[in-house]
Amino acid sequence: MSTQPQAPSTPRQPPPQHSAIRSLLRLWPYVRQIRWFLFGSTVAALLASLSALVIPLVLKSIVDGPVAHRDTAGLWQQGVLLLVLGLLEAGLFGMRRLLVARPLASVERRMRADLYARLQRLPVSFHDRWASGQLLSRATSDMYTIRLFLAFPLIFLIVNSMVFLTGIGIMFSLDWQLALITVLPAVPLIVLCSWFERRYSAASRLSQDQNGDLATVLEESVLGIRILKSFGRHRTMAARYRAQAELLRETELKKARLLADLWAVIVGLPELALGVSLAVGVVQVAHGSTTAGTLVGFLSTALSLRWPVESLGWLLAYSNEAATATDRFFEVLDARPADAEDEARAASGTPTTEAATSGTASTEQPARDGIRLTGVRFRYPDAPAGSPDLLSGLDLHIRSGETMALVGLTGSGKTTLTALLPRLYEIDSGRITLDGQDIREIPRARLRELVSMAFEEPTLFSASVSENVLMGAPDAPAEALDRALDVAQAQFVRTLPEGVDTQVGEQGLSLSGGQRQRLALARAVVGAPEFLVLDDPLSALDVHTEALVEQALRQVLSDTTALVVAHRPSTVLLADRVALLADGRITAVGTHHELLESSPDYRELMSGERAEDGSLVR
Ligand SMILES: Nc1ncnc2c1ncn2[C@@H]1O[C@H](COP(=O)(O)OP(=O)(O)OP(=O)(O)O)[C@@H](O)[C@H]1O
Repeated sequence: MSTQPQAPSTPRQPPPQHSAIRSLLRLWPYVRQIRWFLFGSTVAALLASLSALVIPLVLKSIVDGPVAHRDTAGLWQQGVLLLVLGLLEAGLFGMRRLLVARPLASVERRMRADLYARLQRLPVSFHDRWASGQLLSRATSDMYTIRLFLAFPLIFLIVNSMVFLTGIGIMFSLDWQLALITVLPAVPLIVLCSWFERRYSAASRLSQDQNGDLATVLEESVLGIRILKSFGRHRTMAARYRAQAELLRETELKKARLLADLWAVIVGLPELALGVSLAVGVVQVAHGSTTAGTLVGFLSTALSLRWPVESLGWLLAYSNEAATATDRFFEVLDARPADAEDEARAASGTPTTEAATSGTASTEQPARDGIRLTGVRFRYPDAPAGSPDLLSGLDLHIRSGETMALVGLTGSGKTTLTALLPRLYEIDSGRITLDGQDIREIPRARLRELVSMAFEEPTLFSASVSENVLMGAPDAPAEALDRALDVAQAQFVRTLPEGVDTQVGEQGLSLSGGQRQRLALARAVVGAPEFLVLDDPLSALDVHTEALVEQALRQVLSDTTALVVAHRPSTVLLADRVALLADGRITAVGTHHELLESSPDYRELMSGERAEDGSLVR
């Protein structure tokens, strides 16, 4: 383990060049379905706010009317009117919330479902590049931010602007000179808000990305807790977490400072203007150019506009965060899914260019040709520039019904090669056929039914044993499950508290490595696949269990065409023939005994002798 764990490698997106409004407009397809609820909620909030604005006018008429004329009956009437207005305001605000709560929850659910569905469709190369915490934070905190924006800031940006304009109109109608003094600060405020928006969106993007990084560190530490503890690295990891949290803290403080600056001006300037208009108003009343009631009405109106103005900073800040969350959501949704090409091709009815021009059309191949790789080239998209291709023109033919073992030095590309068959990665050039049919012409879902895999790292999901195994063939009958468990020597599941219905913990942590490997093997064979790919399937088994699994596997392998990555002679012996992978090509093919005789590289590999630099002794 390196002394300093690596930072998550998720590509950082440059700050968006477009405005927050453009980002938020992309939510329209989701918002469209609930637009009438949002409209109703906005109208309710607007009516509530406007009824609050009427209160100062009632106050004015109380001061100029019943109070000035000592009219007690009139005072009661106006008092009741004030009470009704207050109740109306409270009732309408309550209704506003009720109207949007359920529809917004369904918007959030749909967005989350779309994000999840897209993550499932995105190619493995996408997941290689993106740290899991980044995806996790998009599916959780970003969704929450967007929902909250739709519930509150969106509605109140509209409502408060309208209330503000109406209030200004009322103030002008009461006393245009005082109104002019009060609205004068609006000019510098508009300039400040646009400056703020730019700064705040950059900070908000950074903070949301840093949140994702933090989630990644947390997730890795939880999943790798055993390794961290056993190597005594929990302090290093804690230090890394603290460093990451510190970065986030600094960004959050920067955001808070920006917001505080904006707030100080947003609150300070109008207060100043209000003070000036109060002084001018008092002088006007003294000179008799306006009534005391008008001044009270004017000041009450101005004061009731404090919330719409003061909330502006908060609403703008939250809208910016929602715009960033929307950008982050669509970064995933805009990524090209692995099967997009298939769909386009299916729609146009044309095969791939390369398959169409390769000269060997699928129908010309013999019907049961097994697995054939021809001139396959592949390199990982993020391989260092100038490094040779991992697979450089590889040819291999596994006959129908044959089991081929694949051997090679560690890092030679064996696992990579197995991942090419079900198209977890796309080859750069060349061709792979299954019984003569180019794998690019087989719909992905069908291809993955045809090719079943057991990976070197046997991942299990938080589900029952049977659900985990039947993932390989959801419609398989109960006998198939029993047979698969027998083949994989996984009879231990029957002794679990609830047999095959026992829930295995997150990633199957409650099971031993060998037990997990046996369940992963059962998953691969349960559907009696036509093509089976096993990546070192027996590596975690004890010698006794390995012998038993081998015995049962022989039976399964006899009915299928299989590629088995092997590190040990015992696994190699399961195969009819062996292929040696070196320098990006298959350099030798034959039976175990033939290769032992004819290939010095193979002999060295099987005996475990290597040169000091790790290469084979030639
Ligand atoms: N997702 C990836 N992105 C970039 N490079 C990768 C990726 N996965 C593997 N590699 C690199 O490709 C090379 C081949 O890896 P691969 O896992 O296929 O080897 P292998 O022969 O199966 O090794 P082993 O016997 O140790 O399992 C290695 O150098 C590895 O670092």
